[in-house]
Amino acid sequence: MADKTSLSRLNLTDFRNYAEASLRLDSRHVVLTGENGAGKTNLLEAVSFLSPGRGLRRAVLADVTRVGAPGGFAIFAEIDGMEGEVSVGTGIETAEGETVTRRLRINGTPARSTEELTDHLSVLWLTPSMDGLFTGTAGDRRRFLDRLVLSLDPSHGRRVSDFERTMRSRNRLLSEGRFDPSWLSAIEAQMAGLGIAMAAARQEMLGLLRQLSAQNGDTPFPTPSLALKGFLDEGMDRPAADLEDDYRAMLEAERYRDAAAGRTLEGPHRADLLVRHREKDMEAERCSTGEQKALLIGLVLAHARLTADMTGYAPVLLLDEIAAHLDEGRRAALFDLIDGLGGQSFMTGTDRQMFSSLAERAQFFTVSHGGIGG
Ligand SMILES: Nc1ncnc2c1ncn2[C@@H]1O[C@H](COP(=O)(O)OP(=O)(O)OP(=O)(O)O)[C@@H](O)[C@H]1O
Repeated sequence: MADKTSLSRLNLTDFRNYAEASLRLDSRHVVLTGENGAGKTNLLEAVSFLSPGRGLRRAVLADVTRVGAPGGFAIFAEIDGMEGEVSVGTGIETAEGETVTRRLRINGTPARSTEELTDHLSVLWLTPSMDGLFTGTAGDRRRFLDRLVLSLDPSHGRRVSDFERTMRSRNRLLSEGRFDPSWLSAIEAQMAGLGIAMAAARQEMLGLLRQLSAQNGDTPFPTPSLALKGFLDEGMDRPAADLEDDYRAMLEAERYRDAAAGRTLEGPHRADLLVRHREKDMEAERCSTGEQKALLIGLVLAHARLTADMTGYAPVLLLDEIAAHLDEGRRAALFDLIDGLGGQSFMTGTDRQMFSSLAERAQFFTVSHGGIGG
């Protein structure tokens, strides 16, 4: 079984509805219960800031600071991580409304990039806002997939943002009618390198998930079949250099069409993640609400297992209201599955009773309006 990473302390200052809060933890699962609006999801969001990016709400950082607080917000955590015990401090220092970047200190030393967090901890989440993933936009599904890739390949985030920045400069040149061939060629070559690397990393992740689900034993959740569509659908198994040549030629050939459209019409930014319910042989978007939720849980847990297998460390899982619509038997099976992953999971709900089958495997806290009790 994979080793465990866990949080032993979480302190919040001016974070969402918490002025000051402190949580001391052992390495078991953490169950947070309380009424609607108490601050349960906010606590999960705080933990999600122990990974690169903008957290599980993809928040504008200034909005995270408690309304009425004089400065920014701060999160401090003590972690038993992949490289042993480590303390992490992160937050912003400026007041609401200003352009801010997230500060990060690891063991008191400023970190160069939030990517350094992935040396210590992997944090994955599933929240109710992801429930519409299969019926929502291709952009949401791409971001979901990119997040899966990122947890095993921290450079993927940089790759995606560099591609998007380069594409924007091509779009600008084309929309201004500046068809300077050497300038455009240089930009398109860069886009081709980054774009093919992005597509390959996504394909690799899907390949790994497919392999894992082929060996999947007994699980109460349906198996998702996964495929990418919308960019170089054929022949992704060819050498990267050939694919880059193809994409570069495609961009060059489509300059006038893209100029007229005002955007780049071909690329990894147009790909979509297609998910099917394998047992029913049905597209995920045509499955029932409950089936879609079960598919999503199955997918996120499969990814958690993959992360544990590949890194040797079980990720920290943030599962917001995951048990809400499950009957007692399915809930108990889900908790066994989560526990079997070997990591520390944070789970929320309105009713402590829902989590009773976790018993001694979890520590329980009650959250109420910016306060946390035992
Ligand atoms: N920047 C902020 N400053 C102060 N309060 C905030 C801020 N951002 C969000 N809140 C408040 O935090 C409260 C708690 O939100 P949270 O989403 O954590 O609740 P919850 O316990 O998960 O509730 P539910 O069970 O309804 O999902 C909300 O009332 C929200 O208005």
